[in-house]
Amino acid sequence: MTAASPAHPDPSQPAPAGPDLWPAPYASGPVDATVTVPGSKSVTNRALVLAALAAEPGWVRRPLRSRDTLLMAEGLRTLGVRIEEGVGPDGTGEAWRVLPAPLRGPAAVDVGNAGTVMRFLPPVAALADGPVRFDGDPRSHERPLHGVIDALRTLGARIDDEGRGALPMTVHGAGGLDGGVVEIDASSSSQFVSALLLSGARFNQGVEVRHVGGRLPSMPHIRMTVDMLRAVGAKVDEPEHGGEPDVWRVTPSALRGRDLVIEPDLSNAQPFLAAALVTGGRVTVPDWPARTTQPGDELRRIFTEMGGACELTDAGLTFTGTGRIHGIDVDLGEVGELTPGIAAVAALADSPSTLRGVAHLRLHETDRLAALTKEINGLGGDVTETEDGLHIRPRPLRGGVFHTYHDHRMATAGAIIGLAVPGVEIEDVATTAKTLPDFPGMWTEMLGA
Ligand SMILES: O=C(O)C1=C[C@@H](OP(=O)(O)O)[C@@H](O)[C@H](O)C1
Ligand SMILES: C=C(OP(=O)(O)O)C(=O)O
Repeated sequence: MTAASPAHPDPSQPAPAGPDLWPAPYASGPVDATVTVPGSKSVTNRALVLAALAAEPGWVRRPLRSRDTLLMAEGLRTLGVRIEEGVGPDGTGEAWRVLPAPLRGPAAVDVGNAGTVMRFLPPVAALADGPVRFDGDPRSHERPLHGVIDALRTLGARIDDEGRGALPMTVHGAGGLDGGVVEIDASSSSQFVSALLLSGARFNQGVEVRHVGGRLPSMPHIRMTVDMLRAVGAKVDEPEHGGEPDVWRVTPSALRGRDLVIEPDLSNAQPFLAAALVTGGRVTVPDWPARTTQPGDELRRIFTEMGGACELTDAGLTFTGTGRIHGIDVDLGEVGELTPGIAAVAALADSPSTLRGVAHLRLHETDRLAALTKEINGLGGDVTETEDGLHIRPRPLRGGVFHTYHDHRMATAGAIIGLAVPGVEIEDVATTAKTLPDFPGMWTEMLGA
């Protein structure tokens, strides 16, 4: 946390400017770069949980090492799991060796502001043999957790949250969990479903999760959970392969220890692809997977519609901008985490955009709809919040401070705008370390500075 940042990020309040300002580089010409993007946060944190719950040791290769994944690794270590630094089984590439062990309490887990840690670890803690205390950044107290807390209680866990339905809380692990059928409303976060499925094979009766409620966001992330569970040997029934709509079932079983290779984080590739679009340049991201459940893969379609062109070859994904950016009318409910970067590009387009289906972003790292509206308008833009998204009418922007509210994707959104608008300063750019260890360095290198 920096002196410039309020303890409770609230974009509805004026954010004081402070000394921690990063001058976002202005692009004097088209970028032409190859950018190697570190591993996916979502895949790394699922791989860690599944490896920790396995019946035998496993490997997580090319893991992302950022705040969210280091918090996940540390949380699992606190519960007794050994995670060692090492090279992979083939002798190349950095890897984590994960040695599962009986899960133990008492323990204390710091979730930071990581949705994956605050949602995926409480079901693991229910399997520990003692109390596990969960706490994190001030914002973690405001992010929804009721789906996980209520579900775990239904499945047999004892949780002390002093009636908050949120952090901080203590999960009183009893060495195992009955499991069974549970109904949850996961319309505020798909991570509720993923959390219960990831640990479900270790519950005595497995788990059947039934979503009841409004639209479930971020379906690709649930597919990612199902795919990765299957990769470690779990049996999963799900709606997309003949199952009942909104119902997922994981059969109780031992999980295998695998050699899991982490794909690049395609959502973190977003600002770099956006740089090609905004500057009329070209960016190649190596190792772009031919098939993936990551929502960032949708950028190929979305940024193409906004004016670029892309080609997937052995070298990776090459995205080329034309110098012209078009507005877009798009439902981002499945790929909500791409919204800040798309909003930034849309603010520089030649026609208005409507981004829909993302009301749940109000409960992300910060209220992203309010934050984007306030900060883009602070640079002279014309953004209005709708019930479930943003309406963006491009206007000539001017330089100024772009506040980030402890949100990595606000910082990268500001950097995108800074490519085209001289004098943009990003407050607390270090917040990008949540999912990218060195965003400013990568950005500067891309620009050849
Ligand atoms: O399961 C995951 O890894 C994620 C699911 C999504 O969460 P929500 O469904 O809460 O939006 C996404 O926004 C988040 O960045 C990562
Ligand atoms: C919503 C996000 O993160 P989290 O995993 O903390 O929910 C995100 O990375 O955009």
